[in-house]
Amino acid sequence: MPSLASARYGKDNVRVYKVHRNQETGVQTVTEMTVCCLLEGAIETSYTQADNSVVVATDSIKNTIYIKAKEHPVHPPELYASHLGQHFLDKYAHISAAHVKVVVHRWTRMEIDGKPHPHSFYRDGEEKRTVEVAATRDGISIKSGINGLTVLKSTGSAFHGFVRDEYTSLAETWDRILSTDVDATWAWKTFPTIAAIEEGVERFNAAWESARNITMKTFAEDESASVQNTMYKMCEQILEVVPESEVIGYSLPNKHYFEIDLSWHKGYKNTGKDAEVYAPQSGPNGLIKCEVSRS
Ligand SMILES: O=c1[nH]c(=O)c2[nH]c(=O)[nH]c2[nH]1
Repeated sequence: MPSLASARYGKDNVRVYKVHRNQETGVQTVTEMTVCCLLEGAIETSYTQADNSVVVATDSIKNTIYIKAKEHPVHPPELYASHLGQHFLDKYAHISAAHVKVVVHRWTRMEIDGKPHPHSFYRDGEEKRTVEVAATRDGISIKSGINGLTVLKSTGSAFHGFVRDEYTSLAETWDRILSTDVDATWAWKTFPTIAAIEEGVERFNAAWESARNITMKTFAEDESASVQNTMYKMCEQILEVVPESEVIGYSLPNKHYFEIDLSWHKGYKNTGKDAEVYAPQSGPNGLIKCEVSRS
């Protein structure tokens, strides 16, 4: 006899833009985000018995995403996502969890003639600020993150001492290019209520800035022995400077740049210490992941 093992539903890819107009200064501030909101609860009969009386339509969920963006600040995204998730618990007794994911797209203020422009912005990269909220009747859990921050260092990275056997063709290296697309997350201790999130809400921006700075400074300055070791050093530091974080996670592709032997052409030296022209690889790539928590 089959039974519904798990179920959630809602609206995905809801694009939202909000502007704040400072009437005194004339300065406008914009936020653009993509939202996913999925509900869980006593909704089994909608799947098993065609009972739509338990279904809050995904169209209504989409409307709620817009309405909550009107009613509440959308920045920091942790606060907006929590208000949105909590709404479904407060409004519908049969809903037990709301899973909200917010991806914030970059609109960086233009500097024109050395001055910040009051209402013009540009996309300075595909890096995203991300938030995943699970609002339940036991509290609100939040995982914040950075995604798609592409970085490269042209030296200061080695990889040697790894397993060598009949499957190994990779040469050891003491100097290589290191490049990755940073996917970093930091999970907060569970917040009991929205009030606990609102109290000291600046913690979220401070943590994002710290995580971003630590990621880039460690990437740049570490004499990297491996992706594994460098990412662990990032995790350690974020745990230290964000006291309310519980688990730090990284998922880093190792985007390979291969040397090209050009000796066949006029005897050009282009390998080892003479390497200048490389072939960036689209794939396959290494993929290195870890999560680090407090012991
Ligand atoms: O930093 C690295 N870690 C690995 O596990 C690995 N494996 C590999 O082929 N190159 C690398 N580089």
